[in-house]
Amino acid sequence: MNNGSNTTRKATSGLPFRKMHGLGNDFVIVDARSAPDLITHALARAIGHRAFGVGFDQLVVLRDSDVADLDVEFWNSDGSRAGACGNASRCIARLISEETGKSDMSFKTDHAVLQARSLGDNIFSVNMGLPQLAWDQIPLAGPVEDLMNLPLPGSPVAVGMGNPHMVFVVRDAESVDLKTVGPNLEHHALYPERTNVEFIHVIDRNAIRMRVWERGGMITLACGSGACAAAVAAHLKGLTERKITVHLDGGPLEIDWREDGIWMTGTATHVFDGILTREFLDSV
Ligand SMILES: N[C@@H](CCC[C@H](N)C(=O)O)C(=O)O
Repeated sequence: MNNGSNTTRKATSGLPFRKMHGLGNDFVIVDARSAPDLITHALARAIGHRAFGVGFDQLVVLRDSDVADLDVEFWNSDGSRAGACGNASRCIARLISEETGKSDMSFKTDHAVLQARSLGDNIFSVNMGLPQLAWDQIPLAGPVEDLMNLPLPGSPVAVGMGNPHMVFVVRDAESVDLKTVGPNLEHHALYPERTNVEFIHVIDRNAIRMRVWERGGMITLACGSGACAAAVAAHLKGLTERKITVHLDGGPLEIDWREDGIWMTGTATHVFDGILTREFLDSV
Protein backbone atom coordinates (compact mmCIF):
# COMPACT_ATOMS: atom_id res chain seq x y z
CA MET A 1 0.00 0.00 0.00
CA ASN A 2 1.32 3.44 -0.87
CA ASN A 3 0.80 5.46 2.30
CA GLY A 4 1.92 9.02 3.07
CA SER A 5 4.98 8.10 5.12
CA ASN A 6 6.32 5.98 2.29
CA THR A 7 5.97 8.92 -0.11
CA THR A 8 7.74 11.20 2.36
CA ARG A 9 10.59 8.75 2.89
CA LYS A 10 11.15 8.46 -0.85
CA ALA A 11 11.05 12.21 -1.38
CA THR A 12 13.44 13.09 1.44
CA SER A 13 16.03 10.64 0.14
CA GLY A 14 16.25 12.92 -2.89
CA LEU A 15 18.10 16.21 -3.23
CA PRO A 16 16.39 19.41 -2.00
CA PHE A 17 16.87 22.56 -4.07
CA ARG A 18 15.66 26.13 -4.22
CA LYS A 19 14.61 27.88 -7.43
CA MET A 20 15.41 31.61 -7.58
CA HIS A 21 15.93 34.24 -10.23
CA GLY A 22 17.47 37.66 -10.68
CA LEU A 23 15.64 39.52 -13.46
CA GLY A 24 14.68 36.25 -15.12
CA ASN A 25 18.22 34.83 -15.04
CA ASP A 26 17.21 31.64 -13.23
CA PHE A 27 18.98 29.38 -10.79
CA VAL A 28 18.71 26.05 -9.06
CA ILE A 29 20.45 26.33 -5.68
CA VAL A 30 21.65 23.18 -3.95
CA ASP A 31 22.80 23.38 -0.35
CA ALA A 32 25.72 20.97 0.00
CA ARG A 33 25.99 21.91 3.71
CA SER A 34 22.87 19.96 4.56
CA ALA A 35 22.60 17.48 1.68
CA PRO A 36 25.08 15.03 0.19
CA ASP A 37 27.51 16.65 -2.24
CA LEU A 38 26.35 14.91 -5.40
CA ILE A 39 26.97 17.51 -8.10
CA THR A 40 28.99 16.33 -11.09
CA HIS A 41 29.17 17.78 -14.62
CA ALA A 42 26.68 15.16 -15.79
CA LEU A 43 24.22 15.84 -12.96
CA ALA A 44 24.50 19.61 -13.49
CA ARG A 45 23.61 19.15 -17.17
CA ALA A 46 20.73 16.82 -16.30
CA ILE A 47 19.20 19.19 -13.71
CA GLY A 48 19.63 22.05 -16.18
CA HIS A 49 17.60 20.36 -18.90
CA ARG A 50 14.30 22.26 -19.14
CA ALA A 51 12.32 19.22 -20.30
CA PHE A 52 13.99 16.25 -18.60
CA GLY A 53 15.23 18.07 -15.47
CA VAL A 54 14.29 21.30 -13.65
CA GLY A 55 15.94 23.85 -15.91
CA PHE A 56 18.24 26.72 -14.98
CA ASP A 57 20.64 29.21 -16.49
CA GLN A 58 23.06 28.52 -13.63
CA LEU A 59 23.32 25.94 -10.88
CA VAL A 60 24.62 27.26 -7.54
CA VAL A 61 26.17 24.96 -4.95
CA LEU A 62 26.52 26.25 -1.37
CA ARG A 63 29.20 25.03 1.03
CA ASP A 64 30.51 25.91 4.49
CA SER A 65 33.19 28.57 4.47
CA ASP A 66 36.25 29.36 6.60
CA VAL A 67 36.44 32.96 5.40
CA ALA A 68 32.91 34.16 4.64
CA ASP A 69 29.24 33.36 5.34
CA LEU A 70 29.30 30.78 2.54
CA ASP A 71 31.46 29.31 -0.21
CA VAL A 72 29.62 29.08 -3.55
CA GLU A 73 30.15 27.41 -6.92
CA PHE A 74 28.49 28.49 -10.17
CA TRP A 75 27.79 25.99 -12.95
CA ASN A 76 26.39 26.70 -16.41
CA SER A 77 23.74 24.42 -17.92
CA ASP A 78 26.34 22.85 -20.25
CA GLY A 79 28.15 21.53 -17.13
CA SER A 80 30.97 24.11 -17.19
CA ARG A 81 32.00 26.17 -14.13
CA ALA A 82 32.00 29.99 -13.90
CA GLY A 83 33.99 32.29 -11.62
CA ALA A 84 31.18 34.84 -11.34
CA CYS A 85 27.42 35.18 -11.62
CA GLY A 86 26.07 38.57 -10.63
CA ASN A 87 22.37 37.75 -10.60
CA ALA A 88 22.90 34.58 -8.58
CA SER A 89 25.09 36.59 -6.19
CA ARG A 90 22.11 38.75 -5.21
CA CYS A 91 20.06 35.57 -4.66
CA ILE A 92 22.83 34.19 -2.42
CA ALA A 93 22.85 37.47 -0.47
CA ARG A 94 19.09 37.06 0.06
CA LEU A 95 19.53 33.50 1.19
CA ILE A 96 22.23 34.49 3.73
CA SER A 97 20.15 37.40 5.01
CA GLU A 98 17.11 35.14 5.50
CA GLU A 99 19.22 32.49 7.21
CA THR A 100 21.24 34.76 9.52
CA GLY A 101 19.25 38.00 9.77
CA LYS A 102 22.37 39.89 8.64
CA SER A 103 22.02 42.88 6.33
CA ASP A 104 25.75 42.85 5.42
CA MET A 105 27.14 39.54 4.30
CA SER A 106 29.97 37.94 2.29
CA PHE A 107 30.52 34.81 0.26
CA LYS A 108 33.46 33.25 -1.53
CA THR A 109 33.23 32.39 -5.23
CA ASP A 110 35.86 30.63 -7.37
CA HIS A 111 37.18 34.14 -8.09
CA ALA A 112 37.02 36.20 -4.89
CA VAL A 113 35.28 36.95 -1.61
CA LEU A 114 32.35 39.26 -2.43
CA GLN A 115 30.63 41.66 -0.02
CA ALA A 116 26.87 42.16 -0.27
CA ARG A 117 24.13 44.19 1.39
CA SER A 118 20.37 43.95 1.81
CA LEU A 119 18.54 47.17 0.95
CA GLY A 120 15.05 45.88 1.89
CA ASP A 121 12.14 44.82 -0.34
CA ASN A 122 14.21 41.94 -1.75
CA ILE A 123 16.71 44.33 -3.30
CA PHE A 124 20.37 43.48 -2.82
CA SER A 125 23.69 45.11 -3.70
CA VAL A 126 26.78 43.06 -4.37
CA ASN A 127 30.31 44.42 -4.74
CA MET A 128 31.41 42.45 -7.80
CA GLY A 129 35.03 43.62 -7.36
CA LEU A 130 37.19 45.68 -9.67
CA PRO A 131 37.20 44.82 -13.38
CA GLN A 132 40.09 42.86 -14.83
CA LEU A 133 41.66 44.88 -17.61
CA ALA A 134 44.81 42.86 -18.36
CA TRP A 135 44.78 40.27 -21.15
CA ASP A 136 46.10 37.44 -18.99
CA GLN A 137 43.52 38.03 -16.24
CA ILE A 138 40.45 37.98 -18.51
CA PRO A 139 42.02 35.72 -19.95
CA LEU A 140 42.78 36.26 -23.65
CA ALA A 141 44.91 33.87 -25.69
CA GLY A 142 47.88 36.28 -25.81
CA PRO A 143 48.85 39.94 -25.48
CA VAL A 144 46.50 42.26 -27.37
CA GLU A 145 47.49 45.83 -28.19
CA ASP A 146 44.20 47.46 -27.22
CA LEU A 147 41.62 45.73 -25.02
CA MET A 148 39.19 48.53 -25.85
CA ASN A 149 39.30 47.61 -29.54
CA LEU A 150 39.83 43.90 -30.03
CA PRO A 151 40.95 42.94 -33.54
CA LEU A 152 37.50 41.72 -34.58
CA PRO A 153 34.75 43.23 -36.74
CA GLY A 154 32.88 45.70 -34.50
CA SER A 155 35.99 46.25 -32.31
CA PRO A 156 34.56 44.84 -29.06
CA VAL A 157 35.98 45.54 -25.59
CA ALA A 158 37.51 42.77 -23.44
CA VAL A 159 36.71 42.91 -19.72
CA GLY A 160 37.01 40.37 -16.90
CA MET A 161 34.63 40.31 -13.93
CA GLY A 162 35.89 37.04 -12.50
CA ASN A 163 34.61 35.63 -15.78
CA PRO A 164 35.37 36.72 -19.36
CA HIS A 165 33.31 39.23 -21.36
CA MET A 166 33.37 40.61 -24.91
CA VAL A 167 31.31 43.82 -25.13
CA PHE A 168 30.13 45.31 -28.45
CA VAL A 169 28.88 48.91 -28.54
CA VAL A 170 26.36 48.99 -31.37
CA ARG A 171 23.79 51.40 -32.78
CA ASP A 172 20.82 49.17 -31.88
CA ALA A 173 21.21 46.17 -29.58
CA GLU A 174 17.63 45.05 -30.39
CA SER A 175 18.52 44.27 -33.98
CA VAL A 176 21.43 41.91 -33.20
CA ASP A 177 20.74 38.28 -34.11
CA LEU A 178 22.19 36.83 -30.88
CA LYS A 179 21.37 33.22 -31.79
CA THR A 180 23.49 33.43 -34.91
CA VAL A 181 26.46 35.50 -33.74
CA GLY A 182 26.56 34.33 -30.09
CA PRO A 183 27.93 30.79 -30.51
CA ASN A 184 30.79 31.84 -32.82
CA LEU A 185 31.85 34.71 -30.59
CA GLU A 186 31.59 32.59 -27.42
CA HIS A 187 34.12 30.18 -28.96
CA HIS A 188 36.39 32.80 -30.57
CA ALA A 189 40.07 31.82 -30.51
CA LEU A 190 40.97 35.08 -28.72
CA TYR A 191 39.29 33.69 -25.57
CA PRO A 192 40.86 30.35 -24.55
CA GLU A 193 38.21 29.79 -21.84
CA ARG A 194 35.36 30.98 -24.13
CA THR A 195 33.45 34.15 -23.29
CA ASN A 196 30.15 35.83 -22.47
CA VAL A 197 29.11 38.25 -25.21
CA GLU A 198 27.21 41.51 -24.63
CA PHE A 199 25.71 43.92 -27.15
CA ILE A 200 24.92 47.38 -25.80
CA HIS A 201 23.67 50.68 -27.06
CA VAL A 202 23.79 53.95 -25.18
CA ILE A 203 20.46 55.49 -24.15
CA ASP A 204 22.08 58.50 -22.46
CA ARG A 205 25.07 59.12 -20.17
CA ASN A 206 23.24 57.40 -17.31
CA ALA A 207 21.66 54.42 -19.07
CA ILE A 208 22.40 51.69 -21.59
CA ARG A 209 20.44 48.84 -23.17
CA MET A 210 22.11 45.42 -23.13
CA ARG A 211 21.41 41.98 -24.57
CA VAL A 212 23.56 38.97 -23.81
CA TRP A 213 24.72 35.62 -25.10
CA GLU A 214 26.18 33.75 -22.14
CA ARG A 215 29.10 31.37 -22.10
CA GLY A 216 27.51 27.96 -21.66
CA GLY A 217 25.54 28.38 -24.87
CA MET A 218 22.45 30.44 -24.18
CA ILE A 219 20.65 33.75 -24.42
CA THR A 220 19.55 34.80 -20.92
CA LEU A 221 17.15 37.53 -19.82
CA ALA A 222 19.89 39.18 -17.74
CA CYS A 223 23.56 38.83 -16.83
CA GLY A 224 24.83 40.71 -13.78
CA SER A 225 28.54 40.27 -14.42
CA GLY A 226 27.84 41.21 -18.07
CA ALA A 227 26.07 44.39 -16.96
CA CYS A 228 29.17 45.30 -14.89
CA ALA A 229 31.48 44.58 -17.85
CA ALA A 230 29.22 46.63 -20.15
CA ALA A 231 29.23 49.57 -17.72
CA VAL A 232 33.05 49.44 -17.63
CA ALA A 233 33.30 49.29 -21.43
CA ALA A 234 30.83 52.16 -21.95
CA HIS A 235 32.54 54.36 -19.35
CA LEU A 236 36.07 53.68 -20.61
CA LYS A 237 34.91 54.58 -24.12
CA GLY A 238 33.75 57.94 -22.70
CA LEU A 239 30.06 57.24 -23.39
CA THR A 240 28.59 57.05 -19.87
CA GLU A 241 29.11 58.02 -16.23
CA ARG A 242 30.47 55.55 -13.66
CA LYS A 243 26.99 55.04 -12.22
CA ILE A 244 24.37 53.86 -14.72
CA THR A 245 21.22 51.81 -15.21
CA VAL A 246 21.60 48.80 -17.47
CA HIS A 247 18.30 47.82 -19.10
CA LEU A 248 18.18 44.07 -19.69
CA ASP A 249 15.42 41.91 -21.17
CA GLY A 250 14.45 40.89 -17.61
CA GLY A 251 14.54 44.40 -16.11
CA PRO A 252 16.97 47.06 -14.88
CA LEU A 253 20.19 46.74 -12.87
CA GLU A 254 21.95 49.66 -11.19
CA ILE A 255 25.70 49.57 -11.69
CA ASP A 256 28.02 51.86 -9.75
CA TRP A 257 31.79 51.63 -10.41
CA ARG A 258 33.30 52.89 -7.15
CA GLU A 259 36.86 52.87 -5.83
CA ASP A 260 36.31 49.66 -3.86
CA GLY A 261 34.67 47.79 -6.74
CA ILE A 262 31.61 47.64 -8.97
CA TRP A 263 28.41 47.63 -6.94
CA MET A 264 25.51 45.94 -8.69
CA THR A 265 22.00 46.46 -7.29
CA GLY A 266 18.76 44.73 -8.20
CA THR A 267 16.09 42.28 -7.14
CA ALA A 268 16.44 38.66 -6.00
CA THR A 269 13.35 36.47 -6.24
CA HIS A 270 12.55 33.16 -4.54
CA VAL A 271 10.27 31.13 -6.83
CA PHE A 272 9.81 27.72 -5.17
CA ASP A 273 11.54 24.89 -3.32
CA GLY A 274 11.59 21.31 -4.53
CA ILE A 275 13.23 17.93 -4.19
CA LEU A 276 14.99 16.06 -6.98
CA THR A 277 13.78 12.49 -6.66
CA ARG A 278 16.02 9.49 -6.13
CA GLU A 279 14.58 8.16 -9.42
CA PHE A 280 15.90 11.25 -11.25
CA LEU A 281 19.28 11.22 -9.48
CA ASP A 282 19.77 7.52 -10.16
CA SER A 283 18.96 7.97 -13.85
CA VAL A 284 21.98 10.25 -14.43
N1 LIG B 1 24.30 34.96 -15.53
C1 LIG B 1 25.50 35.31 -14.92
C2 LIG B 1 26.79 34.83 -15.51
C3 LIG B 1 26.88 33.32 -15.40
C4 LIG B 1 28.20 32.72 -15.77
C5 LIG B 1 28.54 32.89 -17.22
N2 LIG B 1 27.65 32.22 -18.11
C6 LIG B 1 29.97 32.40 -17.42
O1 LIG B 1 30.19 31.26 -17.86
O2 LIG B 1 30.90 33.16 -17.13
C7 LIG B 1 25.55 36.66 -14.28
O3 LIG B 1 24.47 37.14 -13.85
O4 LIG B 1 26.62 37.23 -14.10
